[in-house]
Amino acid sequence: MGAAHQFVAATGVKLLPERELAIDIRGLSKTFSLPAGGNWTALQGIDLQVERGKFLSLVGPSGCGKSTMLRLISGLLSPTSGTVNVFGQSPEQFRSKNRMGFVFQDATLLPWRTVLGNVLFPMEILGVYTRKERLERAEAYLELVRLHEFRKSYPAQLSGGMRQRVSIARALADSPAILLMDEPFGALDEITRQDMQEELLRIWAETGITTIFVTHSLSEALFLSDEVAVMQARPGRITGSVVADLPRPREPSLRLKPNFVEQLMRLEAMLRDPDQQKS
Ligand SMILES: Nc1ncnc2c1ncn2[C@@H]1O[C@H](COP(=O)(O)OP(=O)(O)OP(=O)(O)O)[C@@H](O)[C@H]1O
Repeated sequence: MGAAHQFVAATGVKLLPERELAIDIRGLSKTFSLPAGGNWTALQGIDLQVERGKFLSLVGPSGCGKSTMLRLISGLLSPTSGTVNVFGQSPEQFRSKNRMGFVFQDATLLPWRTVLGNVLFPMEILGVYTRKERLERAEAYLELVRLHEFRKSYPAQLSGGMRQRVSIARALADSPAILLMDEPFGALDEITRQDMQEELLRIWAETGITTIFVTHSLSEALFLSDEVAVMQARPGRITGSVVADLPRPREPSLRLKPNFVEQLMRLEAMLRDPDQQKS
């Protein structure tokens, strides 16, 4: 019996669980063959670890491989070399028994289904839970994103921000272990976008879900995240990261605080000059 187990047996005091890696990426590269001939190295030498319950953002110029990273984590793509582990399993193994939630820039709702029908849809397709449980879950997550009154509305009757909230409820409704978000607020106006960031942080705090968030906005990444990984293109790689030194819960006024602005400037410098020191 190890010392920790002896301590627990003797005192009955439970130790905090060891930090668990939700995502563990080692030496990952991804090469695509080009229709015009030859290969294209989209990602090269990626190492990334994300602990359970953390919020990590990926930022970087267009084409640096942010979406490709999400597709590799989800198992929609396989690495050319290196490994991706999700809670200690390959993404395919993990997804055979667990769920991952996706939210994309476009809410991709079914226009002929109501808000409630859209949130129910993936659970119906996957055949998970009983009919009653599915309904309870869909309703609970619509409460969480504050859209319960709109459950009988159709997507065309909602604003862009509301549609995105439906897609967040849909992604969360069957309790995924990981939430992958690809520029989910990119199409929203600035005020709605900031409201959505605050809403997302509230949901993240309530659900404790490990979240990987892709964005072009450094300020959005910093406001939301525990850590921001900075990528560069040609080939796509991680060139640095900033561990956000900001208190939680994050209040809207944080965006104006000197500490926030200082870290934002550091991120911007890293993006402009990949040789900047890592955090
Ligand atoms: N299926 C594919 N076949 C060939 N090349 C691909 C494929 N998917 C992605 N790529 C290439 O991989 C690179 C990274 O693409 P990716 O979409 O991951 O970038 P990104 O950082 O998400 O870009 P953006 O910020 O513009 O959305 C690009 O050069 C792209 O052309």
